[in-house]
Amino acid sequence: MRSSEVVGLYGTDAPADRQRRALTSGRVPVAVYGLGKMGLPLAAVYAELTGNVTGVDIDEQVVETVNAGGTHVTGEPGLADLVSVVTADGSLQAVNDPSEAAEAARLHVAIVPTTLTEERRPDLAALEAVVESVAHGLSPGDLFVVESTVPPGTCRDLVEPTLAAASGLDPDEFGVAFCPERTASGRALRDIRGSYPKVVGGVDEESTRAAALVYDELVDNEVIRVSDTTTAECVKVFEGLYRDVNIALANELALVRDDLDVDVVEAISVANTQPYCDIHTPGAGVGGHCIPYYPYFVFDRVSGEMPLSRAARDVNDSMPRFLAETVVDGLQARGTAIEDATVAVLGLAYRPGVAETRASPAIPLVEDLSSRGARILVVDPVLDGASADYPLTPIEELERTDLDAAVLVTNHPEFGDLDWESYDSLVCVDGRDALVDLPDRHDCYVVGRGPN
Ligand SMILES: NC(=O)C1=CN([C@@H]2O[C@H](COP(=O)(O)OP(=O)(O)OC[C@H]3O[C@@H](n4cnc5c(N)ncnc54)[C@H](O)[C@@H]3O)[C@@H](O)[C@H]2O)C=CC1
Ligand SMILES: CC(=O)N[C@@H]1[C@@H](OP(=O)(O)OP(=O)(O)OC[C@H]2O[C@@H](n3ccc(=O)[nH]c3=O)[C@H](O)[C@@H]2O)O[C@H](C(=O)O)[C@@H](O)[C@@H]1O
Repeated sequence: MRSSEVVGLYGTDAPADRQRRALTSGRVPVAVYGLGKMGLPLAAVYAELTGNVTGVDIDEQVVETVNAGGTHVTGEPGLADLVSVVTADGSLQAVNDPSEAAEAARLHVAIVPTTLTEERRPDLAALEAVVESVAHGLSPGDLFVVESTVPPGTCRDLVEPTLAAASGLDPDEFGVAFCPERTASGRALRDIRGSYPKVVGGVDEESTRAAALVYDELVDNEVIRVSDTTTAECVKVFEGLYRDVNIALANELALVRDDLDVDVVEAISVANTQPYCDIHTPGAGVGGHCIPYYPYFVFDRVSGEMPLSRAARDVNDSMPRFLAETVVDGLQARGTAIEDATVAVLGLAYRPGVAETRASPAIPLVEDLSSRGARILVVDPVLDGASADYPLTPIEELERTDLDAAVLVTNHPEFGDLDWESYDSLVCVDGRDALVDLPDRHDCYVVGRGPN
């Protein structure tokens, strides 16, 4: 496309309908940085809308797979077909090198990982690398959108100043907006297309306007404009904090289940029958690189202690230890020492069907049981050897193994086919209230429900 036909949205005085037509006819070239669980679906939806998207990923295998019309992201209904269509018709191409894409694009969308360091400080290295690359290709009129979840103040204090300094442009020559990705693995396309209102906040009015125009076209739901990027950043991390604290309340109630001698899960579900109560589900712990990470994005930006949110993190992080202690107690009750036991840990990924192990509660559980001397078999049907933190035992091998105990951490559907009849007598700890119809000879403890 001749560069003269290419337009930027930020600061243009073209009528809004002409801007929309430019976007949907491909005259606002888009670059999406990060083609992972969220980035690839997002790039595909942008490609479907604009016909002119370059996806950038540092992983050569990802780029090769996408350009061959394939997808490395599994468990996403509709994604494989969509990627195949948009790569075949040229709407989406993938590259490793960000510089060319940054030069050509007028709309830059960053959706690279934002994680934590070992010291649980925000790790924005991937985003910083993208900002540096884009800066060298930034043109007046460009719009830089951050979809990665970031600590409040990141767009204002890091993204905009770095873009200005490295590009030599004045901040009022380009736009920066934060438009959080309110999407969950397993329903990414549906969520990206508009399961929920899209939140948009810019570093200035014009950035908010331009970003709102883009997402008005991209999503089938309301676009909510907020005061600025920091407000939009807070919306996203507040959602995560809310979830983490409410899961912690459910877990705290599960931890006192034996004293109360009630089915806590039953009491929670009935308590939730009136609209002012939304206690979440107790479980094996909180994993993924979202919910357990976002509180630290906020802790890092405030001087206050935030005791409630920190305590919630501690409660959720205590669940793997509770599971381990329940296994030890169950084995002890039948005269088996943990150091003589073989224990299967079912589910290493943090969520069913999602090939992601970051912050998975299975990891501290495996470490805890191993430190007590147990022999551990880790079973996870969605992970391959390369993506797992431990050697994996295939499900079919499990039934031929002389097990003493099994702990369900993540309820992959494949575990529904496990033949519990094939084991003599097990200690079972069900971290997801998912194991049903186990033979009575097994001693089963369900988190929140107690022994059955
Ligand atoms: N996974 C989820 O459920 C959700 C994630 N998010 C946010 O989206 C962001 C991305 O998350 P995921 O897609 O799950 O991550 P992911 O780990 O699945 O994928 C990240 C991709 O970015 C690539 N990458 C890393 N550094 C790069 C760089 N400098 N330039 C280009 N590509 C680079 C990686 O190779 C990988 O393919 C994170 O900030 C996360 O907080 C937001 C909502 C939901
Ligand atoms: C409100 C909501 O559903 N947020 C989603 C969430 O996605 P995520 O993949 O992190 O899954 P999740 O359902 O929050 O689960 C996170 C972890 O918490 C555990 N979990 C979840 C809910 C619950 O009641 N109890 C519980 O123990 C899960 O087992 C998992 O280990 O976090 C994403 C994010 O914020 O990045 C967000 O975009 C997604 O929409």
